[in-house]
Amino acid sequence: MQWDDYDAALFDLDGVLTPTAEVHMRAWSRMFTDFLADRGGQEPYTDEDYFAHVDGKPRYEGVATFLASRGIELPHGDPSDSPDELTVCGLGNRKNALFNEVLHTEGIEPYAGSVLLLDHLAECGVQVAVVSSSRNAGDVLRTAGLADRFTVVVDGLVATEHGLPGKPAPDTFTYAAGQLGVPTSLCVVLEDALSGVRAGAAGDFGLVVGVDRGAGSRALREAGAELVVADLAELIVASDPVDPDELGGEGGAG
Ligand SMILES: O=P(O)(O)OC[C@H]1O[C@@H](O)[C@H](O)[C@@H](O)[C@@H]1O
Repeated sequence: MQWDDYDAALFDLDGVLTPTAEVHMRAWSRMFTDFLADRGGQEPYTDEDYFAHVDGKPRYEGVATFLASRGIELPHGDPSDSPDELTVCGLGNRKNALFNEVLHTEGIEPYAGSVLLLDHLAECGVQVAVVSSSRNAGDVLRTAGLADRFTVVVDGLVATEHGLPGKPAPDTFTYAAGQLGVPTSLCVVLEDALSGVRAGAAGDFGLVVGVDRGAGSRALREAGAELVVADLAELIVASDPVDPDELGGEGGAG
């Protein structure tokens, strides 16, 4: 793709820069599998549940959306609830303890192709920001050694602080563009989650790129991705060495 047309890239984190979508996915699966088994009378939790209801959304919205899909009603509770409490927030915090256990015992490396793209954008002078629903984004960026690359990080904590609705609303991406001082039309949104792609498509962004880490190319396109890649290194294209102006106005591919 031609980065000359854009001034900024707005990256989702989990599943786009780092393989932490898998860590989230496993933690959600352990928590919901145990919760449903204790409750009884429910089909087991599956990866399809994750992609359809949880992926990319703020923590407690993911819990609430999944429970609603199963017709289960629980009190919302409060973010300060202990992981033992049978509330939406308690279940979210139960999963968060599992996520942090894996993050801190196993660590995390960024995707190599994503680091190559970040290097390329730095060379091209394209600004970058992270836009993540996660309240753990700062920790993940530090653990992956990426924190120094971003001055603008709009995560779940920033969204709460500024009252920004989470993905699939476009507001967190729009806010990041504003923080960079770049019009949204000159920003590229890069997302692996259907909720995140929908957030990009709902805003006035220059381009929405879907990164297929399991959601599926077709589903990402249906959610609004204009381009789908399997790895961010695919977005590094050597500049055309021929300046169309030098061809006398007749020879450019257009
Ligand atoms: O619970 P956290 O760390 O605030 O994360 C919320 C969500 O953050 C998103 O980035 C992940 O795709 C989701 O899987 C996760 O549930």
